[in-house]
Amino acid sequence: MPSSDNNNIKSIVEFTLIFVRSDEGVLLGFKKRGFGVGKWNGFGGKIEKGETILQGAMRELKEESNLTVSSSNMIYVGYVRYDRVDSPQVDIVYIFTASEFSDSLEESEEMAPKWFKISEIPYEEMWGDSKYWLPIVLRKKGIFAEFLLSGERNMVKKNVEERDENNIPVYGE
Ligand SMILES: COc1nc(N)nc2c1ncn2[C@H]1C[C@H](O)[C@@H](COP(=O)(O)OP(=O)(O)OP(=O)(O)O)O1
Repeated sequence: MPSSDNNNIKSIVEFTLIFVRSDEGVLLGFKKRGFGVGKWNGFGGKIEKGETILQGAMRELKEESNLTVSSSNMIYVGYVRYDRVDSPQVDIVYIFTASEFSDSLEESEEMAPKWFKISEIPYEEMWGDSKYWLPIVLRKKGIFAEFLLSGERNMVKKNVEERDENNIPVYGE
């Protein structure tokens, strides 16, 4: 996408996002505050200084849902890149899935968790981009997606690629 040309003059902020699976479906959280308030999404947040992407993903899941996933049960499936025409920031969101977890599910001050059957995922109450790539992830495929956004709602461009397990994208490569 042409927006990639701006990469060198934009700051990059890295996030994680995990979709936990079980016999009940997929676990989503209703964002109670901050960025994305009022929307359903997976669990995640900014990667903090000094931690790896994996550590960040595990920490955010624990903080937001109380669930624990061991590092060996974390499955990295790719990333989504968000550029905004009206912002000097590009967000990179690393996507994980997991189907083995421990500890009891708890609501946090940031997220109210709920299991959804795959056929009942509330895409219209999620970020508008999710419907383009989350179904691919839930089919256990890898993902590379990039979106050029204008403001919070308007999608100017999109590029969504399903990837095989031997071609999972790694940011920066
Ligand atoms: C349109 O953009 C986005 N779409 C989707 N589907 N998900 C997004 C988008 N932008 C960000 N996300 C994900 C990435 C993170 O998992 C969360 C946002 O994390 P948050 O801003 O809450 O990060 P924290 O570190 O938890 O924030 P605090 O500083 O408030 O704790 O959404």
